Amino acid sequence: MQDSRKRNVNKNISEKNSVGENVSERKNNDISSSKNNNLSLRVISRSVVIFSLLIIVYFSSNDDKTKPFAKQSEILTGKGQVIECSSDYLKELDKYEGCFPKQCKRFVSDKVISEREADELLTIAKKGLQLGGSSGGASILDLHSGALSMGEHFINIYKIAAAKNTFSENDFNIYRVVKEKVKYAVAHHFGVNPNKIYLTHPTFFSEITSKKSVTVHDEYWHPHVDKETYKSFHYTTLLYLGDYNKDFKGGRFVFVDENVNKTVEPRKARLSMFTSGSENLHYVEKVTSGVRYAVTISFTCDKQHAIENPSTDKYKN
Ligand SMILES: O=C(O)CCC(=O)C(=O)O
Ligand SMILES: [Fe+2]
Repeated sequence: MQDSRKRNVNKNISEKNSVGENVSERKNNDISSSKNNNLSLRVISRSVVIFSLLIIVYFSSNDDKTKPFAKQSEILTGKGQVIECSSDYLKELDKYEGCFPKQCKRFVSDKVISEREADELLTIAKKGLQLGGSSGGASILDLHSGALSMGEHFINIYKIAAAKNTFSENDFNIYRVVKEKVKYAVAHHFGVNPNKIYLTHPTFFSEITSKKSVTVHDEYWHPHVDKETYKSFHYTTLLYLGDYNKDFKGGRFVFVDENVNKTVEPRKARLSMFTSGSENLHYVEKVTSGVRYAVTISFTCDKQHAIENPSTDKYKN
């Protein structure tokens, strides 16, 4: 009897012990699982930090190669960057008195042309361009020569019956006023005599879409020097008629520089001007959606390459 009670007591003790062991085992398990949880939290949070750092490094290293010079979101009274003139450019300009720039540079201003003037020019551009259209992504309209992209070629807008009297005297007046303002801005900012710079060929409207290119005329994205592409150019100006990232995506203008390229984001009525030598190598990024409108207005120091203002006389011959 006593023996069996002893056995029961022992049994109880050993059960109690095993319960105690279970509790401490569970405690140990809990501690080690919370340790595991802490460890995996730490691993996750460290991975997130490392991943974020990698993203920041990636994007800032991209920024190192291309920096915005003129952002669409800012309204610039005037922003310039002086650069060393290329020797070929200087040598050529030597023979034109009063046309030598004080400094070679690029200069962007949103205050030379009003938004209203830009809108009026846009209406004129669309009126003409809708009568043609390149089969690739880039179309032009030159109001001086009448050249309008049509399929893979050009037609003379002043010579086709369907386009007769498309442009009014008022249209040509607006065009002339804008051109004069741009000419005086160039003269002022480059320190040259306004009577010694002349509008030159080609001066034209451009319309760029994301359509695939068909001919070389559609390939606007190659880096080039205007002085080499268009021999008579000495001062290039670009007037933008629409907004980057609103009217179209892609299509930023890029100055190709030694270390860091500089972008000009088109903005309605934004005027960009620069000396046309190899100090201002540039290209336009591909337009990925929407339609980009601009006017290339060019000036020469060589009177022999001057062009006339267009007028309704163009319809007379
Ligand atoms: O439209 C632009 O922003 C630049 C065009 C250009 O480079 C050119 O017409 O030579
Ligand atoms: Fe160009």
